[in-house]
Amino acid sequence: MDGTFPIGARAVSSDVTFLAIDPSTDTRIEPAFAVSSEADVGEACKLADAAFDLFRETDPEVRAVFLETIADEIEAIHEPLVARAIQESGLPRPRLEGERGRTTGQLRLFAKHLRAGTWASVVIDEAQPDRKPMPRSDLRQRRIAVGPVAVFGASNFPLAFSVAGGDTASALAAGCPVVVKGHPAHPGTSVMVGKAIQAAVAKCGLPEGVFSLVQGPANELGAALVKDARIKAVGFTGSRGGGLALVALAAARPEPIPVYAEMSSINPVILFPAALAARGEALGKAYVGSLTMGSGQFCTNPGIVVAVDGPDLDTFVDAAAGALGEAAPQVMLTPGIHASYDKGVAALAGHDAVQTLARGTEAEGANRGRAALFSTTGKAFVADPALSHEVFGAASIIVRCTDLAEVHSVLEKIEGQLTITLQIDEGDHADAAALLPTLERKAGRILANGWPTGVEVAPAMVHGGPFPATSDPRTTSVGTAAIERFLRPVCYQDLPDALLPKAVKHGNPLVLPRTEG
Ligand SMILES: NC(=O)C1=CN([C@@H]2O[C@H](COP(=O)(O)OP(=O)(O)OC[C@H]3O[C@@H](n4cnc5c(N)ncnc54)[C@H](OP(=O)(O)O)[C@@H]3O)[C@@H](O)[C@H]2O)C=CC1
Ligand SMILES: O=C(O)CCC(=O)C(=O)O
Repeated sequence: MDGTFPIGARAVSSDVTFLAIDPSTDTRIEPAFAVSSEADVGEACKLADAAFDLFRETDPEVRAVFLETIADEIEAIHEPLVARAIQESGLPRPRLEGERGRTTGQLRLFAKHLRAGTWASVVIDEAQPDRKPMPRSDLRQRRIAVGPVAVFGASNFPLAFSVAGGDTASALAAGCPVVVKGHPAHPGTSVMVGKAIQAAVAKCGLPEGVFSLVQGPANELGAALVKDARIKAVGFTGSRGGGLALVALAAARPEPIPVYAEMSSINPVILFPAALAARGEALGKAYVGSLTMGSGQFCTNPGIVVAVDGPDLDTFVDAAAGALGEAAPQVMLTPGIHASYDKGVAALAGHDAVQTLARGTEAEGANRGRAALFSTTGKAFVADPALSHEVFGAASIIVRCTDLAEVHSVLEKIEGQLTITLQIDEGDHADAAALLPTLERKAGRILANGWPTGVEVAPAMVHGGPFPATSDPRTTSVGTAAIERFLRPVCYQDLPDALLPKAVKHGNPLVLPRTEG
């Protein structure tokens, strides 16, 4: 691997370089990667803009084959890619092998979605020349790509939410050229995937500006990308501060653009009385499994459990505390993320209204995250918003409530969420039904008798939710519906067939599904 990054068809180098850090040893690792300049950002955006009209009008089949070619190119570098991602993220091999599969599976799912054609939302209202009192025009609607898209790679998913992750796959599927700002925690992984996409662009004979990657350790680079007038939408997964900074930059542009930022979520788990009575111990153990997986570095991590206090909750708490007390420390993604985890845990441990129930085993080695389990009361939780802030990592707080009415008050108090999980048995259905309208207002995904981590990439998935889970609650960043973020409707009124795009021509040459008005 060399240290260049792909801009269009070129491999760009620079005298200014940076090194990745292996978080497991806190040591810098070779090779040195070129730091992209603001001029590189400008060049990437210029090429993306030049590619746009041609790329967006490619037949869906051409883009489907392109996405499949990217998947093939990534599979061809599977072993070195996974090895490098392990080094740069500290994540274990099985997790990264799975993530590689999820990444290529996601690309292929979008290819299938393109072939199905529903994404184009073609609606035809045939002319009614004899309508009284006024004739109706011929109206034809389809959706087109919004323009070049900026994608920010996430630190916690070096493959599935990064260079060829869900944001990139959905934007390319829509027909938007993509400029990725790689996460500085995994530059080697980003460059390897970036070059795989570059190779796929060439193999498919597409314009070079369809894809570029810029990267470097300073956030001015990302800011320059969002401010570039040729960028028309942004996809982001990361911190609340980072996401909000990008939203502010995009809103301050002469031409404001949408930012689809997936940010902070504490993913409440509600234990209902009958379920708690029937299987409190098993639930306690399973909860710790979900909480500590991947050192808790998921935005879907169960950061809060809410239940009515009593002996059944004690059984759950004892089982959870016992399991968590045996949880081995795991390497966290970056020294910064580890430091902010420790700070968040220390703040909870030092809070007057919070009791520390258990800590994972002692951490040895660099950047090891020690799991942490806390409890508080419903009253204290409602009184102090600080108790509901996300601590990114394997830390969670159990909120003991006096009754179901207090459970409801706690849920009313929480901010928007990616997920809310219900642990319910049949005897809980009436109580759960009473809560459902609140839960729908608060979350993008409501699940029963499972755990929120591990998002299925599927057409019905919603990985989104009200602020601060995301900056736009109307969409999802996972699943085929993610393509809708990067499309907009255009209506053609009375255009002669010769001028109509293929998607809405009278003969329907692309064989797209149509709604007839
Ligand atoms: N909820 C979630 O899904 C996740 C939450 N996090 C949270 O984020 C914290 C930090 O992790 P990290 O992944 O680095 O997330 P950040 O939000 O800090 O960074 C993500 C990306 O956005 C860029 N960025 C951040 N702020 C700005 C800005 N003001 N202007 C322009 N670009 C910006 C970063 O660039 P640069 O690094 O160059 O600044 C990076 O490429 C974690 O401790 C955790 O709390 C992290 C991952 C996922
Ligand atoms: O749980 C998952 O699979 C996805 C989590 C996620 O989107 C994230 O952590 O950013």
